[in-house]
Amino acid sequence: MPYTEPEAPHERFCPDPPIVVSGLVNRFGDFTVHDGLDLEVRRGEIIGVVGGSGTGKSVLMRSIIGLQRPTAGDIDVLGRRITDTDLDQRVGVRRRWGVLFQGGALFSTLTVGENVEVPLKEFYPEISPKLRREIARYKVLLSGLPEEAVLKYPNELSGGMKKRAGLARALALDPELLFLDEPTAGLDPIGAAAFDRQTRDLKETLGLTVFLITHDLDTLYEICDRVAVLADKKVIAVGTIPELLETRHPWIDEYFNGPRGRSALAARRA
Ligand SMILES: Nc1ncnc2c1ncn2[C@@H]1O[C@H](COP(=O)(O)OP(=O)(O)OP(=O)(O)O)[C@@H](O)[C@H]1O
Repeated sequence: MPYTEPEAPHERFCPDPPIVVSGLVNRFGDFTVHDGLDLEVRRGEIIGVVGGSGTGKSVLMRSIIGLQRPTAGDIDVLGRRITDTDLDQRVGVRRRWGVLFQGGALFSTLTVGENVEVPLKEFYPEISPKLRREIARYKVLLSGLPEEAVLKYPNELSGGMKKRAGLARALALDPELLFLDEPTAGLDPIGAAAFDRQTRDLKETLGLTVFLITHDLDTLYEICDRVAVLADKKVIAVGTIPELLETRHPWIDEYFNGPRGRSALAARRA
């Protein structure tokens, strides 16, 4: 029999595209954040989501993971219509994604290991405490933290370590989708570059699809397969950076060709 490549870990289950957002509208009172926003995320990619402050990147992420009920529109995640299902029905799909919120959002009274155990307890209560501890320890190592971090409390960690602890918790349930909200914000350039490498390595080894909100141009150049640009209450363009530059949209031009964009590109070339 001819040799065939084994499937990537989640390929059998993860539809392509795993995230489809159609006609999304989000309003808070009179204020409209999204008005007919469309976006498709491809399986296995890292998609960077950019846009000016307040353009609704976090609201978009919260809508996709079901924390924000949209005013209108449809969102399908891993083949399930999130916008039509209630919280209980979403349990099955919720355990197939992991989220790193801005700032890590760790429980301050729990150790790093215990933080990672939280989703395991919630979604797999049948797992024994011993196995749960072991899984948490493994996820902490996978996130790039040293073993001793398992027993540390969040206030004993640096900003970069907190992010990694949040990453370990996001990986707790072996997700197919990983959502990262500004993961390198507040990190020094070396820490940010290391976090980027970790994200790319995890994507490749675990077959993840990554939805990554960022203002970090280096991250966009280094690890994102495509970039989606939010402006005018919509995704105005999505593609590789060279494709985006061809759109000649003034905000995109300013963003990538402004002083910071040029220096990120120069660093990449160097
Ligand atoms: N629950 C809410 N109630 C009222 N307004 C909200 C709510 N959540 C978000 N907003 C508003 O929606 C807009 C978009 O917010 P969001 O946090 O998604 O922006 P963002 O693009 O992620 O910004 P930044 O890059 O600064 O983090 C903001 O004006 C914000 O004040």
